[in-house]
Amino acid sequence: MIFELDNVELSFSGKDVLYGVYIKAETGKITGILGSNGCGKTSLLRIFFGNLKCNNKLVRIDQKSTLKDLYTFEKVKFLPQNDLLPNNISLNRLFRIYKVSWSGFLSKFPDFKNYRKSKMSELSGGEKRVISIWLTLKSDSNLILLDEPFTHLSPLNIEIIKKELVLEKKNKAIILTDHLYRHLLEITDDLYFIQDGCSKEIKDPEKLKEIGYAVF
Ligand SMILES: Nc1ncnc2c1ncn2[C@@H]1O[C@H](COP(=O)(O)OP(=O)(O)OP(=O)(O)O)[C@@H](O)[C@H]1O
Repeated sequence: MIFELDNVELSFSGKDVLYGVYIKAETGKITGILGSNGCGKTSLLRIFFGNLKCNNKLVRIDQKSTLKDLYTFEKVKFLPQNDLLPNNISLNRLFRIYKVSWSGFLSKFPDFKNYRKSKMSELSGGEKRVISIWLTLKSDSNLILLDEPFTHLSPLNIEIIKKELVLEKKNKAIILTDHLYRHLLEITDDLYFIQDGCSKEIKDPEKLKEIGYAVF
């Protein structure tokens, strides 16, 4: 499937934030979005998902325009920067709700073996993030949008999640943004940079140095 977001116009209190954005995501690919703090990456993901209203946008699925917000499609998932899951619910129940295998999770994260009956409130910030990412990634979806999935994860856990992202892209379109850009560059197939309200496709990561975003 191909998901496109085009003609985005977003302003807050008269200040233009986004006004020339085009982003494409497709099954089999990981699409990365980079940009400085405050350039509009989170807003862009939320506009794509449909839970942030903007002045204008065009969403196409497989070349057909849709006026429906993507969040109304069961098979589109969004991982926000802040907590996704309620605190008072056990991991066992969450995995059942998301229809995700607990044993599959344990095979990658054996340290969670005693946590099945634990509630989200009993986990550390990083552990909560691992659960939220895993459930988003492994749920039955056509498109997933991930806002800073690597932030708060330990280096080893980042490596595990990167491998799973590469596996999952076979069946899903994946869009992610993260300031840990080296990890992002390693796994993305397509890359966009947001600057001055517009998106630019980056074919050569060296460009990120020229633009003044990254230091290699
Ligand atoms: N609810 C809001 N009201 C007013 N301004 C907002 C609101 N949300 C975001 N902004 C502004 O819009 C701009 C884009 O914010 P956004 O969170 O999308 O940036 P970002 O690229 O994700 O930033 P970061 O990398 O720091 O997370 C910022 O200048 C921010 O101050």
